[in-house]
Amino acid sequence: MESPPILELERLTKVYPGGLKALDDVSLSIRPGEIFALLGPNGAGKTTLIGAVCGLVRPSSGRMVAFGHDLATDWRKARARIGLVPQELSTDMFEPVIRAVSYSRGLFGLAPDPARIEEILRSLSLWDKRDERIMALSGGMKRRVLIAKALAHEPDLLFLDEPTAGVDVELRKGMWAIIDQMRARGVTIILTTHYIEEAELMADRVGIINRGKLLMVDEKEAMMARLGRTEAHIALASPLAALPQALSRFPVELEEGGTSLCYRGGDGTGKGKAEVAELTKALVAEGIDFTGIETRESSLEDIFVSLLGDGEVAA
Ligand SMILES: Nc1ncnc2c1ncn2[C@@H]1O[C@H](COP(=O)(O)OP(=O)(O)OP(=O)(O)O)[C@@H](O)[C@H]1O
Repeated sequence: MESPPILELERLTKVYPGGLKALDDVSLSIRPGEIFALLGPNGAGKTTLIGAVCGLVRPSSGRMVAFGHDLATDWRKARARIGLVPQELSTDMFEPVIRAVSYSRGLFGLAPDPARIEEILRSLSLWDKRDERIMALSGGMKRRVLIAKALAHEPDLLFLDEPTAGVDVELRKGMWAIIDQMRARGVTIILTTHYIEEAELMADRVGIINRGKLLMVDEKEAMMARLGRTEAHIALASPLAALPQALSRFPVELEEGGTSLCYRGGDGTGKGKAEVAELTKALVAEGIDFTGIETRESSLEDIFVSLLGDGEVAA
């Protein structure tokens, strides 16, 4: 049997004063241990959703249940198990790293545990910086401090609000490794991102949000198979003047002056690769020689762009 969800949102709506609907009837169940990526352009409502669960934004309507506790009436027990890594550090700038991180643990009523704090700081390569004031750290190190603070109270559910926005490639990879470590510890993670690559790499499931509406939620692989397509370019040894009859059952076209056979198919079936294999057999049977095949599965990015329409996607 499937374990009960860790977090359940039912028809969550948030209308800001002024009338902007930042969340529009959002329902979502988060499973224990998963990494869920909430993908959406600027202003989609991602931060508002996190804020609602973390008690920073008051929903206009709807219900939120975390760890079996209704957050409207019984938030204290649930919130102690929820961590948040916000986009930016707002306090503690004058504090030394180790004090800020230890303080976060205390905020949640946990007994001091210097060994655990040391472990967290070491795992984030912050141990050598432990006595430095946060304001003196680089942007990337400040982000690590945010993560250390969130980990210090050992949350079971962790929100990461755009963990790698504006950080360099190196640090982004470091963040991904840290997220992997947290997953291995059994922490359930909800991350928001503009970076499709990040969702593609990290997430088990992906939710696509735009203008406050959750447009789609699915297993990442299933989403890619269901909405994806395969494209294959087969380089021919000698150019063809026309498409042979035997290939007419395949979705193929001749391109580049007859030197390249292009397959575009498998839409929504996930069977494109198998069909490309069939196509190569048909080429061999027809005595058509080829020198190379390049295939490409459409990515989450293609899906995202086609769902949202051009011009609305933040890179
Ligand atoms: N306190 C507020 N008062 C009024 N409108 C707000 C408030 N906070 C956010 N909004 C609006 O609600 C919408 C959703 O914002 P939100 O920050 O949740 O989006 P986001 O998906 O997190 O965007 P980003 O990727 O830019 O962080 C935006 O149009 C934003 O301008």
